[in-house]
Amino acid sequence: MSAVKAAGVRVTLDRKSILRGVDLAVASGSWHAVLGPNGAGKSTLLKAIVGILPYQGEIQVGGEAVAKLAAKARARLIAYVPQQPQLPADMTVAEYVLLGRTPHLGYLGVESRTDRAVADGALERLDLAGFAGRRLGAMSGGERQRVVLARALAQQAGVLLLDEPTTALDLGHQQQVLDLVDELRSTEGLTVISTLHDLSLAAQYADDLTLLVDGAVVAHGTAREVLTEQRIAEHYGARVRVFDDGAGRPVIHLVRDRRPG
Ligand SMILES: Nc1ncnc2c1ncn2[C@@H]1O[C@H](COP(=O)(O)OP(=O)(O)OP(=O)(O)O)[C@@H](O)[C@H]1O
Repeated sequence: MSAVKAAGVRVTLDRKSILRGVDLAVASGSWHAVLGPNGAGKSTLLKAIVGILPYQGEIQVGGEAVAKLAAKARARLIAYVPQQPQLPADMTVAEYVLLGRTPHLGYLGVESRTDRAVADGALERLDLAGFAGRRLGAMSGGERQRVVLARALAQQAGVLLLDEPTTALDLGHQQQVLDLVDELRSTEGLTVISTLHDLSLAAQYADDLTLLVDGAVVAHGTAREVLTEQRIAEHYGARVRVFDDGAGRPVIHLVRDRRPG
């Protein structure tokens, strides 16, 4: 079953056509990477799926049309980590992560012991327990990125949308965050859709990939099918070599221009 399904999705911003009829089918419990050069429309697609941008066409999450869901119901289904989250500098890490529980709160809006335990668990899973009382304004870029992910995990939604989740992270934390998401995918059936500029990382973690160029899908399939030297040269204008990692997944290397002069 598809946890997320998009058909003929069109988004127009400022009278410019940004998404031009995008189709996407993401199987429940799978990891889907949305790739493409700068400005291709990747973030726009995630924003349409999470319901914060108006679109034409169909988007269903868990069999429900997102456009028809109230914000709270939507937030119980989909958690979203934006590329550049705006964080209130004066809020503590613990307070911010607890906000992930908002869609689960009852009429009075008071967090229960369970809500606090879930938020604490998310902090721990992202190595942030020691930062609980720290103000967000005093965190490094990578720490803030992990805090935003912790808030999304605290939301306990079945679908997780990640817009460039590793940009500010060092190598160890990139691996830690992606491994954690992958573990949640396999143990708790989480469905993941992420944009990733690092094509080798996308190839390592994603089951399926969609290559978006100028608001339209130009390829989709497994990493081996999508990430060919020719296609990367054509759509990214990049000289690359594609190797096999020994386990059937491509590794993409940029190749320096060695022409004299
Ligand atoms: N509010 C807006 N009004 C007009 N154009 C917009 C608006 N928001 C985004 N765009 C344009 O839509 C296009 C797609 O933007 P989007 O952020 O979805 O691309 P992206 O593939 O995520 O890019 P990147 O890899 O650089 O993050 C870009 O050309 C961008 O300039």
